[in-house]
Amino acid sequence: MSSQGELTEVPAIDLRPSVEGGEAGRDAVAAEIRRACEEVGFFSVVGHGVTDAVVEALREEAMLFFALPLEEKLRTPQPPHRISRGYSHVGSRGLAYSLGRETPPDLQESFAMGPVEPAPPSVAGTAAEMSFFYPNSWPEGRPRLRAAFEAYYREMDALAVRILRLFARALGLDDHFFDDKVDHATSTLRAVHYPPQPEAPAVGQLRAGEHTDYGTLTILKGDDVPGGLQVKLRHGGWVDVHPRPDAFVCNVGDLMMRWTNDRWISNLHRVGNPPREFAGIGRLSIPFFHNPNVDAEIRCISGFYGAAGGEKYPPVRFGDFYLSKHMKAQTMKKDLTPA
Ligand SMILES: O=C(O)CCC(=O)C(=O)O
Ligand SMILES: [Fe+2]
Repeated sequence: MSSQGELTEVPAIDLRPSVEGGEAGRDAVAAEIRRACEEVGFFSVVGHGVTDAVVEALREEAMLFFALPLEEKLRTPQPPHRISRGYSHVGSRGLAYSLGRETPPDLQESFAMGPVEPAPPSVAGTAAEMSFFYPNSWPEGRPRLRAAFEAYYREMDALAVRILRLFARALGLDDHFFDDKVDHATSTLRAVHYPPQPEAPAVGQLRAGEHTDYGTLTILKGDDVPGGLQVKLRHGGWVDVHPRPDAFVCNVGDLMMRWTNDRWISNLHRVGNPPREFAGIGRLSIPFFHNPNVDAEIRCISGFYGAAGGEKYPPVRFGDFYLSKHMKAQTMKKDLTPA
């Protein structure tokens, strides 16, 4: 990767120097992150310290769950109000709805969970509790599935905090700038299964429609198979992401864009369909969507005011911002019943 010109791929960043290399090591890793976040909004991390066992346990349990008959999976349904918990069947969501597009629904099924800790006192008893700290629901008789999800969630929460400290450094802030905005984080973890496609998809139908992610940061472990993740380059077309097998792909969410007055990009991405010769291959992908505290105030960091001294976006409370965008993504589709 040269220091000249714009990045035309998703760079891999080794986190080890940020742990072992003292201040200079942290500065070097932060500089790599800054470049990736300004130019593509995506990077992958290696040397992150998350063990294969945690990832493998979740992959295995998720695949066992998705292999169950539909009626059984529907016994742990997504709750009312489209909250990210439980099972969502194929055809129940479309990520491009968030951009206002009327596409056919995405060709994916998923199982989602939210925080493992209860709501903090400032949120308990308020309406926000029922959106962001809605209880998780688990299929009966599958204690290993729950254990695998919860262990993975905790690992990702810790990794997100480490990456956010590097984000803070990359933005010229104190390493701990984000700490008190994410200490009661409202993140969600989703295992997404994109089934094989024995029949060709409808026109305009994808595994995951074009969208940006809403939160601070997404950390993703997805199979590198045909019909995988694609990212839009700032001045170009779509590029396939081929992470190293030990890597997690990270991308900046909309909140970082607001925090930086658009200096960092929350980039468009999608999951395409496999070419017909690979249509028999399904894909598993595990995104962890890191979201801050309900009452975190998201406003332009002062060093990023525009030339005229302005903020492009008014300050928002995370809870209000999320509910307005997320609900739009989920409600444009009329018929949500499984076939
Ligand atoms: O499966 C993937 O690689 C990406 C999924 C994604 O972007 C999302 O669910 O927000
Ligand atoms: Fe996404």
